[in-house]
Amino acid sequence: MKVIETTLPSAMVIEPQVFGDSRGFFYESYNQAKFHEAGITGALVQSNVSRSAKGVLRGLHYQWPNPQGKLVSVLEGEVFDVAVDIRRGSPTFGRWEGVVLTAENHRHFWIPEGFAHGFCVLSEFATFAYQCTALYDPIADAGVRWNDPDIAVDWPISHPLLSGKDEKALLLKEVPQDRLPEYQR
Ligand SMILES: Cc1cn([C@H]2C[C@H](O)[C@@H](COP(=O)(O)OP(=O)(O)O[C@H]3O[C@H](C)C(=O)[C@H](O)[C@H]3O)O2)c(=O)[nH]c1=O
Repeated sequence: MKVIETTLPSAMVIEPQVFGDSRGFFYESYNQAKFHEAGITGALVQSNVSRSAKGVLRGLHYQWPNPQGKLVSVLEGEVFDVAVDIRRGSPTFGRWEGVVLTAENHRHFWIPEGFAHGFCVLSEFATFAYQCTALYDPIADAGVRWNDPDIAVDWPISHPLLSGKDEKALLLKEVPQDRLPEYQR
């Protein structure tokens, strides 16, 4: 597998080794030893799948406390996937990185604990599959506004279909400090 650094030091793109043959293809979507070697050491304890239509945007979500690291990928379609560093005290606080994930490129994006995460769907439908390093905790579940001007994600869509929760998400500057993840040096 190939690990690609991004402008956010701990957020990485992983390109698995794909074994193609006359039947189709095979790849390891996760291998603890190889991921530990790449510095991704959190144990994956929950797997999620969501399917969304074109124009849907889910995000920007995070959990605090009980932050979740997320290994995300697409099994059908194409999404623009975004990680935002919202760890208070981080040298890259408020900075974002975006990656196009498709069922064809098999790319995975590692969203570190303490980052907000979201994606928008570019294909007719997208099946989004991901694994997390902490269990879902509805009390810790939180979000920041997808189009926060201080973050200024360059989304490739302008009028997304959002959940009611996401429509009402706070701006990063409105989130109380104790509701933001801490930066661990
Ligand atoms: C995340 C989650 C949700 N739920 C329940 C709660 C709601 O009744 C329903 C839909 O939840 P929500 O609208 O928060 O789903 P998404 O908008 O896809 O949220 C996810 O989208 C972005 C992209 C993320 O990174 C997070 O994993 C997660 O926040 O599933 C669960 O039962 N377990 C879970 O782990």
